[in-house]
Amino acid sequence: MPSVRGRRLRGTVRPRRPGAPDMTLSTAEKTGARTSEAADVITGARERVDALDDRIIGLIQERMAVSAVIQDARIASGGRRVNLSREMEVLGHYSDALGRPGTGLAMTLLELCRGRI
Ligand SMILES: C=C(O[C@@H]1C=C(C(=O)O)C=C[C@H]1O)C(=O)O
Repeated sequence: MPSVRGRRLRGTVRPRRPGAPDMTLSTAEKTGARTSEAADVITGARERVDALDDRIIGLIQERMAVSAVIQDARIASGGRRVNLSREMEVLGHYSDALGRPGTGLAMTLLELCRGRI
């Protein structure tokens, strides 16, 4: 079993111990659907959600890298890492598009990009 310091690596599956109950979830249990048609819709749409999440995470990582370029240039010039007036613009952009939860999302993005303040 591949492991690092006793922790199993992501994506590895421990074989079931002989005699242990099979806890495999049925499709109905996994999706919460009450019909096979609904289960098919949910399973397909979840694949799209997972693919979108992968793209969103990639975009966030790209945003972090671009934000770091800006911060590094400002710090190298003698300025500060954080620019609150710009952060207000970013917060406004997200709240205009997504409402109050957009503000929380923008605050999380800013923390990912410039750390906690
Ligand atoms: C990237 C910048 O630096 C910091 C990071 C920001 C961001 O990630 O959006 C916004 C303002 C600054 O606190 C910037 O000034 O544009």
